[in-house]
Amino acid sequence: MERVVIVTGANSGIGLALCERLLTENSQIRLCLACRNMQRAEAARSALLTSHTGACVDLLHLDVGSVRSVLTAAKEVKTRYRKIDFLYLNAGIMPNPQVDIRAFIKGLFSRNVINMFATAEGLLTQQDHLNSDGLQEVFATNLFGHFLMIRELEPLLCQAGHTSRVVWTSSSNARRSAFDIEDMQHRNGTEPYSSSKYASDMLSLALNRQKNSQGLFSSVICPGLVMTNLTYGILPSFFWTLIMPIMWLIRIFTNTFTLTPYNGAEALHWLFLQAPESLDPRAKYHSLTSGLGTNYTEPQRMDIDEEMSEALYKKLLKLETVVRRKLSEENADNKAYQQYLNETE
Ligand SMILES: NC(=O)C1=CN([C@@H]2O[C@H](COP(=O)(O)OP(=O)(O)OC[C@H]3O[C@@H](n4cnc5c(N)ncnc54)[C@H](OP(=O)(O)O)[C@@H]3O)[C@@H](O)[C@H]2O)C=CC1
Ligand SMILES: CC(C)=CCC[C@@H](C)[C@H]1CC[C@H]2C3=C(CC[C@]12C)[C@@]1(C)CCC(=O)C[C@@H]1CC3
Repeated sequence: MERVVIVTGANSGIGLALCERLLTENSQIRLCLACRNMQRAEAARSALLTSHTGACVDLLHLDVGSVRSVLTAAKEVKTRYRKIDFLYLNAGIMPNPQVDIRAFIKGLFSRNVINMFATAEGLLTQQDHLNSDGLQEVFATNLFGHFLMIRELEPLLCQAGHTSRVVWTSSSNARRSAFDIEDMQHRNGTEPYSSSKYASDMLSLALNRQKNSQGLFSSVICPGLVMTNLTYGILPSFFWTLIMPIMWLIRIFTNTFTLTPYNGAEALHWLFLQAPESLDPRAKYHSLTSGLGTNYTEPQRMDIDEEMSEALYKKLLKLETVVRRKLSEENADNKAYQQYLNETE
């Protein structure tokens, strides 16, 4: 039977590589590329269809950082499909990244050097801002928009006699110390990316606790360090090309330098092949590439506590209520205004 697979942020990088791999290695898939830029989405679809003639590839407009767009997209999904087998929550941003060069040089001569290359701990900060919904943009894109999408699609994801999967593209940069439950949007810090990824790890655990009994299973992956638009925003692409031989060398010591989107998508594809009951809800599944270039997936236990993950889930539900109320007030205002215009004409 045909499996419905939705991938957010599917027009480039790891998301596009996952689509390519899914179509190459599995038949009977209906792929839906959920993207904010339809021109780029169309280009990705054409590229996929060139190498997989006859494949079923749909497009869906989704700006996961916008509440209105998420609700409209979810409505569209509900009219198109009767069930969802896989929802890959892959879209993500890291705006205005800054590398702390001093910390990098210091780290090079410390015992922590391998961990620094694997997780970027202490190296990266970002500048975030409020979006038009009044939410912090990184939180809204990397976490809340995806949460809202799951909530809206629950009728398709939680069906009797059917298992559905959601898979979060998290990061080795997810760190407990960057997250504060009293400031879940990370309004006051300089590591919104790390905070949002840690929040996705916790949310995945909470989703498993809340929804496994209804047939919904959630997993978290880390793609490793991959050369994509996201990393080209940290350092320019010519610089990455220049240091590529050093990166291959580093790969001998840390298998987290997956480097290509194909390698980075390893754990995402591996999860597609696993039975959900065999997976550990507290594990992050890492895409890894050995010094000789072999890809494999390995689980690592996440540093999360149940209580905080439950508190986060509750806070997200509360925020959802607030956001929905605000939206319906705006809609009512627009309607009243429209009526006023019609009457005065
Ligand atoms: N590259 C790396 O080393 C690592 C990446 N990751 C994670 O992997 C995921 C994929 O990133 P990667 O492939 O590297 O980078 P890319 O920038 O290539 O891909 C990100 C994708 O997300 C999309 N996107 C961003 N914002 C939105 C939005 N508001 N609505 C819909 N789509 C959106 C982008 O679309 P558009 O083209 O329109 O910008 C793009 O398709 C991210 O979640 C990232 O955090 C995790 C660890 C390491
Ligand atoms: C010689 C060399 C490789 C220099 C690059 C130094 C840093 C710019 C990188 C070292 C570790 C990298 C890293 C990321 C970005 C680039 C580094 C900081 C990520 C934060 C990218 C996005 C993620 O989600 C996780 C990555 C961890 C490692």
